[in-house]
Amino acid sequence: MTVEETAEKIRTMEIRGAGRIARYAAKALLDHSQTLSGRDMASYRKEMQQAADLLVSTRPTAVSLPNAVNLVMKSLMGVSDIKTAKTNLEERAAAFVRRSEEAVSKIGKIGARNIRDGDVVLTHCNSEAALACILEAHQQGMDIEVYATEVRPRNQGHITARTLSDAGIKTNFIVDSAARFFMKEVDLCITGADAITVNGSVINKIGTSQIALAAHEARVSFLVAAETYKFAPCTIVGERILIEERSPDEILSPEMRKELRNVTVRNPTFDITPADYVDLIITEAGVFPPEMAYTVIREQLHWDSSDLSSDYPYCEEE
Ligand SMILES: O=P(O)(O)OC[C@H]1O[C@H](OP(=O)(O)O)[C@H](O)[C@@H]1O
Repeated sequence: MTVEETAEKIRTMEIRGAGRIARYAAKALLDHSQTLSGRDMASYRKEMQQAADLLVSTRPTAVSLPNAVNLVMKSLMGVSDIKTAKTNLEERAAAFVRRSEEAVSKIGKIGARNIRDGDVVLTHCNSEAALACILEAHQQGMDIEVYATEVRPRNQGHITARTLSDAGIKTNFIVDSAARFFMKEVDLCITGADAITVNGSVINKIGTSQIALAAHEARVSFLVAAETYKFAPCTIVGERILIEERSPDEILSPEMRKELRNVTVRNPTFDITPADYVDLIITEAGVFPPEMAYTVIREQLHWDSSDLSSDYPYCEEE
């Protein structure tokens, strides 16, 4: 798959999920590097930068995407020999993909320790990391039951329901607005994350913050399962995470919108759950309270302020 094809699939959400987007972007850079002739360092660097820019422009919120691209592209810093540059970049990209897959499985093992036999778990959207915890608990023989939301407008909940059903897990499929109604039957909520800011706020699929609020009200634990590269270094210096707003066509057909002349359809894809409503963040490096986001960014992402002056931004300004 070319960089352009990967970018288009990420844009249209054929490739989706913050972790998968990051892995596909790293793989696209690796493949792109292999197609380049390797004779001229300046044009290699330029072509790779264009590919990186294209990939990052596809979706603005999941910080895993710029974090992955930045990690791969940083391998070119200070390198003038093209053979070394290509080897470094391709090795880094492959290592990122490998580590990302390992991270999901580690999160599953750590997350399962937070689930007890007999628990009823609510999850929202379709998160590999959140599902890894639930599937691992089930594989360990725990008797668990899941509430999975529909996830309007893109229905990612269908994928979640299928995965859970195929695994043999008793699952209740509910519309998003039924989450509070059923919260009294739930022992804990687990969702994924598209970005986590320095103050521990979690940006995830639209509707997540309402579920967290309902969980807080009902004294139900709210856990977030996320690889460390979902933390957003740029938020240390005050940048904000841009919340993607997708086409109104995802909600109402153009014909219907034509009829509703005075109606504007709003379609934010993500919302922000404040740290106050998050009990724990489960990462591959262990479990952290949201208040430790700064430490995770400094120690796990090895961020330092010089990264801000590099060619590549970690995320965009709002
Ligand atoms: O990385 P993993 O845990 O798979 O998913 C994390 C999050 O990415 C998804 O975004 P979208 O469906 O691409 O908009 C959902 O918001 C999901 O919770």
